Amino acid sequence: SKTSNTNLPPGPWTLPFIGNIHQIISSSLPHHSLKNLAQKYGPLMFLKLGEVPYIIVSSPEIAKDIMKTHDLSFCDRPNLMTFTIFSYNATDIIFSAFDEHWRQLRKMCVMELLSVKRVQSFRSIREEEVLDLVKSITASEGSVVNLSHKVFEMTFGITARAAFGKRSKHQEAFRSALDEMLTLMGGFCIADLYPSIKILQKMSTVKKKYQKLHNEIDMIMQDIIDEHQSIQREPGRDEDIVDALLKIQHENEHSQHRITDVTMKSIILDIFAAATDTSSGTVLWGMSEMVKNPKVMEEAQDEVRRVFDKKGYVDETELHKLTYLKSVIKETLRLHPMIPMLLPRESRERCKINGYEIPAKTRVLVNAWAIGRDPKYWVEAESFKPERFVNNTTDFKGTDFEFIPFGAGRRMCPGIAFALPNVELPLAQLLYHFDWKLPNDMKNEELDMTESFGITAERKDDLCLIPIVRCL
Ligand code: HEM
Repeated sequence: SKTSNTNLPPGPWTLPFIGNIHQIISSSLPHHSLKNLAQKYGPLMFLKLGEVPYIIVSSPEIAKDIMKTHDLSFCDRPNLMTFTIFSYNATDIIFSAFDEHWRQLRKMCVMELLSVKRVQSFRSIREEEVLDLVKSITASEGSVVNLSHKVFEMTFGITARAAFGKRSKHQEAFRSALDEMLTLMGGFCIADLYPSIKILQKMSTVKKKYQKLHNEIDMIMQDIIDEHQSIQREPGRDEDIVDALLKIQHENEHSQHRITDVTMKSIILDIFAAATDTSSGTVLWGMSEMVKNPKVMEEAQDEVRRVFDKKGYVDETELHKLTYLKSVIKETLRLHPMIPMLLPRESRERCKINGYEIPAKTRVLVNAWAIGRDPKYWVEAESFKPERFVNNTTDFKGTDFEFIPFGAGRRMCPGIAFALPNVELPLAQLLYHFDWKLPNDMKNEELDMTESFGITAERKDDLCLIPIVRCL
């Protein structure tokens, strides 16, 4: 059937009951299928997934319309079952509706928890954790190393120490519960596509499973908060994120926007969910692309070694001199934006975009992955060419809509300052200390670059490489 409102954006015919679900999860990943559909129906496309209306945005111009010109009309998040359970009923930042509560939390995040000053205070944590990574790879010199496992462990270690101050006794349990949570959040939940069928939400056994997992995560975080409250911080130890949250809680005890323990836990969980897979995934895609493109690897290694050879080791003081590596990271984020369709938004009111009518409560997906590969904007769009960013001001700060790996507008990622050193420092170290070979005499061009299915587009297969330690 075709819907009766004829002024909706164009889109494929919908089937009864399922709408267009079959077209986006048929043979390839949703962001790939949607890119192909957009080539036929245009950069603003209307679909129905189950009974829910969606618009899919696939060009910089329409992305700008949605996330800049009409940002206020599109800055809500939809109320999705999985997300709601894990976000303490959407009282966090990521999944909260656009309201005063979100505004207060976002301000606290930007000004306090993820500020440049705070990120700098975690420098020694990053340097230690990345050094541990280097040591553990060195110990496996000449044999195959599962870099995916090691890099994830490192990123998780940095986040856990920044959030909790030290390695917690719950670290392993927390890590595996979080892993499971992220996997569950990446799937399609049938109840979210048929919101009118209330019984789907009530009787769902999946819901019970989600709640059980959430309770486990909740208990661990509560224990960590209680421990912070009962033990005084040793003098000289930098404030971690739980300390900072407790301080804000104390200072705002009588304010209308009091921070409860639930709010604290929702923010901590957001930071873990948003920071770990995204940063480690970017490091791994960067390494994969460099292995596939040995000339790029060589140039990046030359630069890191030139800058740090005098010192004999890599630290954060001179990372700003690695201009080519910064271009490598940008190019990685262009081809592999870790959240390929950003996070879903929802229209708060009826709105006109590009002459088409968008009803209130329409869900919005911005295909940042397709936009980053649009040949109209990028020469040799499918090739990995960091040079395109050398002496070029195009950036991911949310103003160049052809390059939006962190989104744009009011809901743009507030964690860029936290993320960048977690990507730059490990890459610099991996390039400085090691040369890299593929196992089983595999040729560089044979490295499989297939992505996994989920909110984040990680490598489907783990990245396994052989490190050769560089003699200094
Ligand atoms: C390479 C690393 C990262 C990438 C690619 C990334 C990307 C994104 C994207 C695409 C969004 C959605 C933007 C939108 O809807 O327009 C987002 C939101 C968010 N990110 Fe990140 N992110 C990264 C790292 C981080 C880190 C390290 C943190 C925190 C420590 C963080 C915290 C958040 C939060 C709290 C939101 C929700 C913002 C809101 O809804 O108001 N992110 N991120």
